[in-house]
Amino acid sequence: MRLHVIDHPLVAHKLTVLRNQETASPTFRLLVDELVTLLAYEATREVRTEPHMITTPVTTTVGTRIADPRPLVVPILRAGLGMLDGMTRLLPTAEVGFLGMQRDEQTFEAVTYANRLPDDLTGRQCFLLDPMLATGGTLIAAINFLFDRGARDVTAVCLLAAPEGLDILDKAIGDRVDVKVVVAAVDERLDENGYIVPGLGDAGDRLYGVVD
Ligand SMILES: O=P(O)(O)OC[C@H]1O[C@H](OP(=O)(O)OP(=O)(O)O)[C@H](O)[C@@H]1O
Ligand SMILES: O=c1cc[nH]c(=O)[nH]1
Ligand SMILES: [Mg+2]
Repeated sequence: MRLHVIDHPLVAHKLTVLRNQETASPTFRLLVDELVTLLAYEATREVRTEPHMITTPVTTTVGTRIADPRPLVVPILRAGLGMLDGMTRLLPTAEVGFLGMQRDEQTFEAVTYANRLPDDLTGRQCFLLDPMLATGGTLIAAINFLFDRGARDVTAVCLLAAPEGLDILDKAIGDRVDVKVVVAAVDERLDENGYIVPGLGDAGDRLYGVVD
């Protein structure tokens, strides 16, 4: 696994506002959207391209375009949905699939309750979106889901990660899949409830409100 922590003053500033418990859902959603755009710049650095001939008003020249098969962007519902618009704004030709996953708050096991993805992901570059990488269970299950469909190149775009989750992810994935994790910050630790410390709380609740 390759880890990229985005070290940038704008990212640090926006993340601090995001962490603040006083920040309400409308601002929280806006900040998540802005942060994804900044992370996506790094996350897409290795997106596959091909030469593309065009004619400018002056001459013909060989430029660059994103190659086929198109990248696949997969938000992990619910919280990952808050990152989708920012990602597709930068990667408008990407295809979008969906994974619905919820962590059991007692066992920390990730339960998959929905999926809408192409059956065959052979040769596809996949971008998983989820703001929180806590115990790592959700991301490992999501990567295994893509792996079972043939994907071998996965970039996870997250806002916060816990060191414990990154360690477990690294061991669980091994070198079966080329996994790159792009995060805005790696926090201190997990608490006894599996929450990231200092973190930002429950990302889904802060984006969309508390659901029983
Ligand atoms: O690394 P883990 O320990 O697996 O935890 C991280 C997961 O928990 C949160 O989702 P949650 O289960 O709260 O679902 P939600 O997005 O619907 O709120 C978060 O968005 C991740 O998907
Ligand atoms: O801190 C955490 C851990 C898991 N899920 C969240 O939304 N936040
Ligand atoms: Mg949640």
